[in-house]
Amino acid sequence: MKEKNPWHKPLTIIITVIGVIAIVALVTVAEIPPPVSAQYGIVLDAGSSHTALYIYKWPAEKDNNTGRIEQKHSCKVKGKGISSYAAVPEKAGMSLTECMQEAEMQVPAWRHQETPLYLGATAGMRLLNMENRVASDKVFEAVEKTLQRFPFSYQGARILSGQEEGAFGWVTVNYLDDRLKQGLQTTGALDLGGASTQISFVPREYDISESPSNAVAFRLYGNYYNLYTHSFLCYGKDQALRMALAHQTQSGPITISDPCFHPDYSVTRNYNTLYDSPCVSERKPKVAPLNFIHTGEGNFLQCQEVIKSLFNFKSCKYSKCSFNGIFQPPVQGSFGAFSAYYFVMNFLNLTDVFSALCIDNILTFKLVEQIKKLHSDINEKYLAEYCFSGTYILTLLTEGYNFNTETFSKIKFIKEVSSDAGWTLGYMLNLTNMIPAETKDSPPLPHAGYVSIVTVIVLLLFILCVCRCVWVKGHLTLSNGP
Ligand SMILES: O=P(O)(O)OP(=O)(O)OP(=O)(O)OC[C@H]1O[C@@H](n2cnc3c(O)ncnc32)[C@H](O)[C@@H]1O
Ligand SMILES: [Ca+2]
Repeated sequence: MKEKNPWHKPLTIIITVIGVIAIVALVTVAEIPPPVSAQYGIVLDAGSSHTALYIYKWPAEKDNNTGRIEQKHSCKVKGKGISSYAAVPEKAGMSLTECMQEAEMQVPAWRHQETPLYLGATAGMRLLNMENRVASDKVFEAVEKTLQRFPFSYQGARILSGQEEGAFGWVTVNYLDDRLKQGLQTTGALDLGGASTQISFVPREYDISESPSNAVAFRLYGNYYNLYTHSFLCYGKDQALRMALAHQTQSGPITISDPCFHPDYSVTRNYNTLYDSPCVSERKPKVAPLNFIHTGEGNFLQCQEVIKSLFNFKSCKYSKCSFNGIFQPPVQGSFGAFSAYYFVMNFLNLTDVFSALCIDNILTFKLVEQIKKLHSDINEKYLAEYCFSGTYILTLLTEGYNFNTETFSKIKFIKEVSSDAGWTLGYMLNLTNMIPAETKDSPPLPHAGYVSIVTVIVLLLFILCVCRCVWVKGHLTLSNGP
């Protein structure tokens, strides 16, 4: 008699049910995006006037080529830039603590150890390093000590060269605009800091051999870029003001009447403090009182004359120069102008239109007291200096870099393009090799493709199980046969 296998029916049912559940589950999962865990990077921008911390975030699973980086958080360090602590270096380190603690909270704890942390210092530390190497080293020691106390992957603190600062600012602006990956025409970058200013763009025709020190070659996403970049040390907004004041105090007067300041402006300034910078120290008057009174006059054209005297337009050994004998090809294409370019032009409402008449009207140098009442929320020092800064920016752009009415209209004054404009993002992209030189030919297997392959495998296994059951049944029938 044929013996019935008691396990046969339930087993088939169980395998069928599991198979169906597996297929349904996999098809459902295909609709839900996979869980994406994030990766983080931290960059501290130790500028001449202040330090800022930026936290960047990008999807960890995605390929470098496709993962988009966003600015997750920024923190403005209280107080001045690290170079201002030359006499008390330990305070430079301490000043960073609060923002670093904020970073600890912002980055998930389980990601701390693999989060790279960089500090880049710019023109303030460049000047301190020139003036007093020992003091500059001590500031870095103090800063390192603080940064190493935090659980991140500390990658070092260093001074960026002017060329790096300009080039990374250009990378940031073009990365944020998505111009690099798409191989679009690039945008130039104009950065006006407190102690230096940078201009970077891809010229129409560029003979690099004319001035190799101004050339930076990039290969990004399969495209070649020959970038022109230059950083003018001492031509940031604060050092330019120092130079303008030095120009007007050569004879060591007790009072100066400054055309770049409002008619009712009056501040006592100290000669030693004014000349305490390598940008002006050589010009310190031999005989001068301790202080001088800085008063205003409010005259746009005369102010422009004072500012023009800060540039040397005479000597140029190249085919074309901007100023101070520095090679510069003609400006070309659109530009993004950020940092103080934005702060000042935004305040003066000059971000959209440009005409000499307009500038003259806006910078009619009202009484500073009236302006303070109108803008009680804005730092008084900034308010008093906007007229100087506005005139300086327009002179630098038109006389210095040779922007004309047509090319000037292609300058966009920007604070941010999804993330803040500045060199920090470009710096991190470079150090983490986030922008590949080549575009990837074959994209990674998409999630849906992965699910389909697994589904096919599960189906095959299921069919195999069924076949095996049929075979077992046949075998049993045969062995129990007559
Ligand atoms: O690049 P370096 O030269 O090292 O300097 P920095 O990085 O410290 O310079 P910033 O771009 O932060 O600022 C540029 C200048 O703009 C000033 N500034 C900042 N906020 C401002 C505002 O709202 N209005 C006017 N000026 C401002 C600041 O004091 C500097 O003099
Ligand atoms: Ca800066």
